[in-house]
Formats: sequence, C-alpha cells, structure tokens
Amino acid sequence: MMALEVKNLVGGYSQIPVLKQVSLAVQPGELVGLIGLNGAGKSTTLNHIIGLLRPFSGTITLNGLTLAENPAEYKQQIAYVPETPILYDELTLREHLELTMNAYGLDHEAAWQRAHKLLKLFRLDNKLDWFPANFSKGMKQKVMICCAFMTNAKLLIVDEPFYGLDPLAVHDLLKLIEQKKRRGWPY
Ligand SMILES: Nc1ncnc2c1ncn2[C@@H]1O[C@H](COP(=O)(O)OP(=O)(O)OP(=O)(O)O)[C@@H](O)[C@H]1O
Repeated sequence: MMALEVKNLVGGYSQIPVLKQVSLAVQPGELVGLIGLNGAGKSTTLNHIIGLLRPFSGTITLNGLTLAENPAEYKQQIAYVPETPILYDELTLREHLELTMNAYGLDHEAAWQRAHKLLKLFRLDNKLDWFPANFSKGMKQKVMICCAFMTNAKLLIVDEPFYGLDPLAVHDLLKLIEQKKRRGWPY
C-alpha cells in the first residue's frame, strides 16, 4: 500500500505555478529525501503535502485520505518539523507539548512517556517550565523535534532539520530517524 501519493501536482503561491506536474510516492517504512537547487521547490512541495497550500491541479493522498475530503484526519497523520521553528511567546515548553498532545488527540500519559525520553535525549528535561521563545536556535529546533516525534503521526516531514543543531543533536536525530524507519515510532 502507498502511504503518500503525489500525482501531477501543479502548485505554488498566488496562482504562480512553482511546481509543474510533480509526482512522487512514499511507501510505508520508506525514508525519502528531497534534494534540489535552492529555489527548486522543495519547501513548496512540502507546504502542499502538509496542507498549507492548495494544489492548482493534481492530487495528494495520504493513506487514502485527501485534505479536501478529510482535513482533520489528513492533518493528524502528519508531524512536521519546519525549517524555521514556530513557537508561541506566551507558552512554556510543557505547554507546547500539551498543546501538541491536544491537537493530535493523544493519550497524555503515553505521550508524556515519549516526551520525557525525547527531552532527556535532547537535554531539555530540566527546562519544562521555561519559555522556548527565549531558547537558542538549536534549542528551539529541538523543541520542534520533540513535539513531532512525540506524536504518533504516520508521516514525519522534516525540512532541513540539522540546521542549527550541535553535533551531538545531529547524531541523536539521525538515530531517531533511523529507528523510526526501522521499527515505526521509537518511543
Ligand atoms: N511565500 C512565497 N510566495 C511567493 N513565492 C514563493 C514563496 N515561497 C517561495 N516562493 C518561490 O517558490 C520557488 C521555490 O521555493 P522553495 O522555497 O520551495 O525552494 P526550495 O527548493 O525549498 O529552496 P531552498 O533549497 O533554498 O530551501 C522560488 O522561486 C521562491 O521564490
């Protein structure tokens, strides 16, 4: 079964087609990298897959669901680590994690078990009551990674995830991605 299928996608911003007939498929358990020149349309493709942009034509299906027909279920299948961390000024690290749990409808106890392991791995376990808006670039990136890996989403999308991370964190993230590919969610 095909997990993600992008077919003849034409898309972009305000009716200017950046993507012209893009097709790709990702099978369950597959790790796929999008590689291309600056401005080629990698982030634009991802923005279409996560539903920030609507296709001008073509289709995107994720485990048989489309954004148009099942927007909530479609989006809950995806965890996304953006190129630039998106954090709320007025929320603590704990509140960011709880917000994510609520958005994905997760069982809090099981989600916190996964969260605590991830926070420890990325050395954020003593910062639950801190405000990530004041964290360093790499620490903010780690918050986004913890939130994404904590969900049980079927499709994990990471946009330039290593930018700003220290060497230990790069190593740990590679390990997490490899584990997820090998045996589903690691935690
Ligand atoms: N918000 C936007 N509004 C209008 N055009 C945009 C917007 N974001 C990107 N573009 C345009 O879409 C094209 C593809 O950009 P995109 O960010 O998808 O490239 P990329 O492959 O991710 O590049 P990079 O490797 O530099 O991250 C570029 O020509 C860019 O100018």
